[in-house]
This record gives sequence, C-alpha cells and structure tokens, in this order.
Amino acid sequence: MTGRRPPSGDCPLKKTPLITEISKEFTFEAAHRLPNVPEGHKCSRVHGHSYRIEITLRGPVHPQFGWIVDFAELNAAWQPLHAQLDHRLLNDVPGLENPTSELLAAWLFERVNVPGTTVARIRVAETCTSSCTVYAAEG
Ligand SMILES: Nc1nc2c(c(=O)[nH]1)N=C([C@H](O)[C@H](O)COP(=O)(O)OP(=O)(O)OP(=O)(O)O)CN2
Ligand SMILES: [Zn+2]
Repeated sequence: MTGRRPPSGDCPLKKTPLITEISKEFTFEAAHRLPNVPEGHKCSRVHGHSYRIEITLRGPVHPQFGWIVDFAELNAAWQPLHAQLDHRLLNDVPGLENPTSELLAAWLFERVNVPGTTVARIRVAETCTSSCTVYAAEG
C-alpha cells in the first residue's frame, strides 16, 4: 500500500465502463418426451417438469429512471411465451419437437423481445440439479 489517494473529486469508479444486466426468473409446468434418445432411455417416456427459466437482459441504464427497463416489461414479454408452454406437451409446440433443455433455451432466446435491450442469456432448469444456459455468440 502506497497510501496514495486519487485527487479529491476524481472517483475512479465513475470512469469504469460498466456492463449492466437484469434478470428475472419465471416458471411453468409442462410435459415432454425426448424422441431421439437411445432405446430404453427414461426420457423417451412422457414425463413432467416444473421448469424454471431465468432471462437476463443487457442494455444501457436510463439516465433518469436508473434502470435498463422496468422488470414489468420483461414480465410482459414473458407472458405470451408462458401461454405457449404452460401445461402443454412441449413436443406439440412448433419448434420444440425435440424439447431438450438446450433446444428450449434456444427457442426462448429467439423469441424474447424487450425493446431497448438485448438478451444476454437464458437459463432453463428442468430439475433442481439440471440446467442449461445459452448466450449470444460473440461476433
Ligand atoms: N443435456 C441434456 N441431458 C438431458 C436432458 C436435456 O434436456 N439435456 N433432459 C433429460 C430429461 O428431460 C430428464 O427429465 C432430466 O434429466 P435428469 O437430470 O437426468 O433428471 P433426474 O431428475 O432423473 O436426475 P437424477 O439426478 O438422475 O435424479 C435427460 N438428460
Ligand atoms: Zn425431462
């Protein structure tokens, strides 16, 4: 420690460019079966999960409101997706014929739309111990 302090009024933190994200967790109940698993795999049978979905958005922090967007906007964007998934057999949902966590996360990634933000990542948890996270690839 040199004990050197920045000059008064020169807060180094204020000069650090920040990346800010907000996240919200959602749930739905659904059944599925995995049609492409090896014969005899337990997931070839229809079974159900209490899915937990975490959606993370990235964007600029509004200078007046101090937020990226109101969490309520993310909640509103989720509602039509919830309507398509909740209490469904996911295999019947167009685009989810093989409803693995990976493909469900990608399906959601293509559909979440909150103006003024980009989707940073989506996490799909089928069980307490199993989850998948997708991110936008760089470039
Ligand atoms: N990479 C993936 N592997 C599996 C998926 C998947 O989507 N991606 N899905 C399943 C099944 O849907 C299964 O219901 C969930 O998997 P699993 O963690 O094996 O579930 P269990 O509760 O039975 O786990 P245990 O820890 O063994 O009790 C399978 N694999
Ligand atoms: Zn399953």
